[in-house]
Amino acid sequence: MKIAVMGYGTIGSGVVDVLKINHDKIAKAAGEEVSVKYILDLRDFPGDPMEKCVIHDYQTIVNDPEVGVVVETMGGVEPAYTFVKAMLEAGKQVATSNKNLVAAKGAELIRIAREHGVNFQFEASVGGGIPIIRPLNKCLTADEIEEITGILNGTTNYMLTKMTDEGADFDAVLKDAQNKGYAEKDPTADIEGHDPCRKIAILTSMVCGKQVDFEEIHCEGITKITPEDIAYAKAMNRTIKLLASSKKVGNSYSCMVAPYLLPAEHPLCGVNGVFNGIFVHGNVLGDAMFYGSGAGKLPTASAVVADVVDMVKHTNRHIVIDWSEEKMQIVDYKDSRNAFFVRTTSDLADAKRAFGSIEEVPSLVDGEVAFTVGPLSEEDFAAAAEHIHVVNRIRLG
Ligand SMILES: NC(=O)C1=CN([C@@H]2O[C@H](COP(=O)(O)OP(=O)(O)OC[C@H]3O[C@@H](n4cnc5c(N)ncnc54)[C@H](OP(=O)(O)O)[C@@H]3O)[C@@H](O)[C@H]2O)C=CC1
Ligand SMILES: N[C@@H](CC=O)C(=O)O
Repeated sequence: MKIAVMGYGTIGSGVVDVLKINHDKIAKAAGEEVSVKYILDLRDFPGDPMEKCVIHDYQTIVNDPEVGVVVETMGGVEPAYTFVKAMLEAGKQVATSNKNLVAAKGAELIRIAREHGVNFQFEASVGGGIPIIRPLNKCLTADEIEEITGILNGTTNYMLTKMTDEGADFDAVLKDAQNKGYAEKDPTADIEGHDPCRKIAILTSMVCGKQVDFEEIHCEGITKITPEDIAYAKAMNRTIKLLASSKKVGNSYSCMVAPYLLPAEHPLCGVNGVFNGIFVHGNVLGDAMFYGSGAGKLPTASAVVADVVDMVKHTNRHIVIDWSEEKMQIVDYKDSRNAFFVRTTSDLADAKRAFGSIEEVPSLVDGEVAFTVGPLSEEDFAAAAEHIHVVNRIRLG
């Protein structure tokens, strides 16, 4: 099978490397040799062993009947959407690691693939190298999935781990994560939580079979987390983790992305560094955990190449993915209930007047009172918090 790789950056070059490193194993698994015919990129790569494969016009791939599978690792919605759509319409199968594309256009691209008797797969779009899309689509289909809660961003988990364990500076550790190839081209998507937000939207769509729009999910990142917050976390024997969650509520889902203070015994508390952890609860399965490298060149490329192998094995056979374009209206996050840790420069009496019953936490900062409160609804918390000056508040897991 001849394949094309669109986007020769961290993951695209990782795909080429994985196909080389595990050449024989991959050929055996796919039932035939898998080799790269084209690499589409904006740049040339003089001196690169693959330099002769580099092209700049995606139509070269569209018009080459020898190419059966295309990998998209460019990132972003456009022009990835236009290119991928053209490949599917030309009867080529597509594997992507691009969650921006999958979150925005996944349902449509699955339909187009079905209409053309080919496959569109996106295992690497959530959890990097961790298998989670295929398990949801194939192994957990006997269950109603009632909850997915995960650490779904490698960059921010790496940053929070370094900030907690080594007192690393936010900007310096972000630069480090970028140098390691973990972060998005614009790392705002990582640190503001937009990336895990897209990923939980994809997972919720897979679970409910309908389109969940990530723009409707309440999303907070880690930019407001300070060394003082981390010191409080340690004093409380907790760890700060950026969680993305989706919980079934009646016929809908309550979804949120935000930092949480997790107790040591929480299953996601020990997920550190670039690792991701995804907790899944099914109504008959009970609990399951998926754990592994959540970002990075080779782990992510491993997931992309596994999709390629699966699609080579399914040439001329469509793999059903239950995700329609019909919209799923998610629950208003203001109705979800959480307990909170709060730091305030108001005095304890004001905090009690605002919230009623609270539990004081020994203050670590001069002029500050700290306490926990709840569980209460997000709406009630916001209303009470208006009566005091909040320095920061973090939900308790
Ligand atoms: N890095 C990671 O750990 C993971 C990344 N992903 C996802 O995988 C995708 C790729 O990520 P990553 O490899 O890190 O990104 P990179 O920026 O390293 O690679 C993207 C490559 O695509 C090229 N490119 C961009 N636009 C075009 C275009 N119009 N035509 C041809 N080539 C183009 C870029 O060229 P140029 O550099 O010149 O712009 C670059 O070489 C993204 O969607 C990302 O979210 C998913 C899981 C993990
Ligand atoms: N930037 C992302 C890459 C993988 O999806 C992350 O850090 O998780």
